[in-house]
Amino acid sequence: LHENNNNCCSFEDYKLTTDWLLNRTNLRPKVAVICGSGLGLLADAVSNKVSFRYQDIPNFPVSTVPGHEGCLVFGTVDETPCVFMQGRVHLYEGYSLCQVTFPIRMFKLMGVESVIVTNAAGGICPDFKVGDIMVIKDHINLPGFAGEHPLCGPNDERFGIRFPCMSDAYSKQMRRLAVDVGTDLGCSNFIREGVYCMVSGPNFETIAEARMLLVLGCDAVGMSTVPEVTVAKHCGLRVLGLSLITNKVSVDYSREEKVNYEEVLQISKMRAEVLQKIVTQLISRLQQQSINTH
Ligand SMILES: O=P(O)(O)O[C@H]1O[C@H](CO)[C@@H](O)[C@H]1O
Ligand code: HPA
Repeated sequence: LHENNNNCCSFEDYKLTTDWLLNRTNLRPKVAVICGSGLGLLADAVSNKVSFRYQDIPNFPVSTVPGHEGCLVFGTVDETPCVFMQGRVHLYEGYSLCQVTFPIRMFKLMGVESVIVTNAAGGICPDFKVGDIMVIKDHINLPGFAGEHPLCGPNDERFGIRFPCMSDAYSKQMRRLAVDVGTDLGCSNFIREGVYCMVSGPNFETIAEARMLLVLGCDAVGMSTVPEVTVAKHCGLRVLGLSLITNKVSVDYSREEKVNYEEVLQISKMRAEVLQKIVTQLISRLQQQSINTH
């Protein structure tokens, strides 16, 4: 798992980790949630908690940045069995995209059906404010344009097809549900929809880069999510993406403010509680919808 290429994980690696975990909990999660920077609190809403530290799970990549606790939490949200990742790993930490997306295929093998991916992101869209929550409707895989793509390399048909469709990566039904839940919780004035762009990081954008992203049609920018969503869509998982806008990305040379990670974490912590309410409500309603449709 330590080679830096996109095929460093075999089917057997995913299977071994899945079995290791399933042998240690009776829970069989249907929903997986990935908590972005400073958003680990999302997992605090679960009952009947069973937690594992990433470093104790075989093959599991270990988070190295603050704001990513590195704990895998199994539990129930209003009867729905769930698994929460308190923290993720990123390309800029030196992990391959195979390692970055390792948990997604493991979730698939566990029987997870839906993934809720969250992140902290910079706002590119001039209308966005710090603290807004953006329901991701689409993404731009900028590293993918340069060949840094989690599906490069031999395709394992047990997970999905060689040329997956990505125009519907973010489930329309889940997006609608997220907006409805946000509205019902009184958050409609800061719920947005938009396009997320992944950059590799770790530096924040230059002003020229930010201007380019604006022209390209990006509403928010971050250093994660896209590889996870791509691999999730490839293996047939239903995906919802939520970006918390933690800072405005400057497209103006006269602006003096400078973004820093402390500010990102501060805003995440400030908004984590409301995001937690949205995510838990969403999971409950997903469950109701699936009961009603079966
Ligand atoms: O996307 P998450 O993991 O929330 O983290 C975001 O916050 C960090 C930078 O502020 C980057 O890692 C960026 O991707
Ligand atoms: O402005 C940003 N750029 C990239 N990633 C980020 N994550 C939080 N804010 C940002």
